[in-house]
Order: sequence, then structure tokens, then C-alpha cells
Amino acid sequence: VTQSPVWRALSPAQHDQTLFEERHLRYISPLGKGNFGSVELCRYDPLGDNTGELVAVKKLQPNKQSTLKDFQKEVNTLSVMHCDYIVKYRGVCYSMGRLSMSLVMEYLPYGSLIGYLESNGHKVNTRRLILFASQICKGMEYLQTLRYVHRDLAARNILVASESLVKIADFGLTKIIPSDKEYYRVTQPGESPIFWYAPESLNESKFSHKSDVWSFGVVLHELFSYCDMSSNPKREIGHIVQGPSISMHLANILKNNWRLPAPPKCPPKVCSQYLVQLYR
Ligand SMILES: C=CCCn1cc(-c2nc(Nc3ccc(C4CCNCC4)cc3)nc3[nH]ccc23)cn1
Repeated sequence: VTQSPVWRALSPAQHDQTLFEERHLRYISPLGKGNFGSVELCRYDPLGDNTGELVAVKKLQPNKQSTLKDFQKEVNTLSVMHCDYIVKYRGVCYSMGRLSMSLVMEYLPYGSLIGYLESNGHKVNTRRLILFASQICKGMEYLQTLRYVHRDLAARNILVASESLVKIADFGLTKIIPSDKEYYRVTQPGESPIFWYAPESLNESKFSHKSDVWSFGVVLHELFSYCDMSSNPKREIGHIVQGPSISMHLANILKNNWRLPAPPKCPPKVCSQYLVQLYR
């Protein structure tokens, strides 16, 4: 019966597993803020008996029409990703008569890598940090096969699925590199996470797989300093330079070969700039 034309005509929503009806999406609690929106924990409970599954729902920040197009791009980007090291797309929920939409994703119970390392750092050894780093690499390798540059790879955008699995999330700044180029040039930089930016991104707004590798180097620094606030890239660099043209100062000190200091107890092979420069 469920394959009959009548059934499919009568229940298109049920048939389409990626369409979540707003009336069944029960808000539970806030999870965090990403690019272009906030993320909430919800239970999708069509039976109304609390047996529905938990999902993470990213809502577009209201009255920022310019980002509705960007948000739609983020939804489209995530919807084509099928990788164990990238947060899973579940679907979309339209509201206000399709005037607004939310992105529905799998809920990862341990939260962001920053929070996880801050509260569980004592039980995460070097071996586990290297496992997490290798999983982020595999996720980025997958992105590269699709010609995507993430442009915002940072520990804040890595989520912890279990004690031995992390996933890349928040594709709000992700761009696809044109087939005839090796980089993507941003016109309107917007709020830039400059402390994770490669020199060419700072100086020429150029983004490529190589600039994602640079950001991965900063993520390694975050991982091996257990995301300790006192050694946060913003703090490490921020206290060297101040003032409005901080990105120009940052570009200068990088040009003079200043680099983030190796975190204490970081294995030499991980912290060698050679490692990151090698892959650039
Ligand atoms: C990518 C980063 C920027 C945007 N962002 C995404 C999320 C997010 N979070 C979770 N889970 C989760 C998040 C926080 C906590 C905490 C733990 C400590 N106590 C308070 C609650 C626990 C679980 N699952 C997700 N799936 C897809 C997205 C997503 C959050 N922020």
C-alpha cells in the first residue's frame, strides 16, 4: 500500500525523510552559536509520546535577509556530505510558510571540542589527541575531493560524537573552488576568524585547500594545548598586537616568521612547523 500512488500523494511529508514538520519539533535547550545562526537541541516527536529522536537544529538568525541565501548554501553544502568525520545532515524544517528555514542535523552528545577538552582534558592522552587530529584530516580530505574549502576550521567548529570520534561542523563559510582555479577569493570578508587565517588569506582574501591546512595547524595547537584559554591563538597573538589593524600586524609578524609557540608537552613531530608547512 505504501508504494501506491494514492499513499504517496496523500503523505508526501512522511515519505520525504528530510522534511521535518515544525509542529513535531519540540525545543529542549540551546546548544551553541555558529556562523549565521544558533543551534538548539530539539526532539522530533511526531507520535507525541517523547519517543522521537533528538536532533540539533540550526536556526537562521532572524532579520538578516542577506544571509538567507548564504544559509541555503550552507544547507545545500551539508546535504551532499557523506563522511564519518562530518556532522550528518538530516533535513530541513520550513516555518513561516517557507519564509524561514532551519537546518536539522544529527545531535552529537559531547558538544564542541573546546568544551570537551576543557572539561575532560585530564582523561584525554596524546594518543587520543592524535586520533582526533587524524579524523579531522580525513574529514578535510573528503571536503577536498568535493573541491570545498571550509574557511573556518577551528576547534570551536569540531564536535565530539563519542570519546573516540570527532566530526567537522558549521559549513557557514564553506566555498567551492571554481574548476578553473586553485583558490577562492572572498569579496566581502565579514567577521573573519583571522587568528586561524593563512598569510594569503589575511593579505589577499585568498582561500584554498592550502589555507585550510594552515587552519588545521592552528587546530593542532588548540588540540595540544587542550583548548586552554590562556594559550588560545587570539590570546597568544592578541597581546602582541593591539588596535584596529590587528590583521595587518598579524600578517607582519607571520611574514617575520613568528609562529604560535608549541604548547607544553606537545610531541615534537606534531608541533614542528615543518609538518604544517610540508602540506601547504
Ligand atoms: C559547530 C559549532 C558551532 C555551532 N554549533 C553546533 C552545535 C552542535 N552541538 C551538538 N551537540 C552539543 C552541543 C553542546 C553541548 C553542550 C555541552 C556542555 N553543556 C551545554 C551543552 C552538548 C551537545 N550537536 C550538533 N549537531 C550539529 C550541530 C551540533 C553547537 N553549536
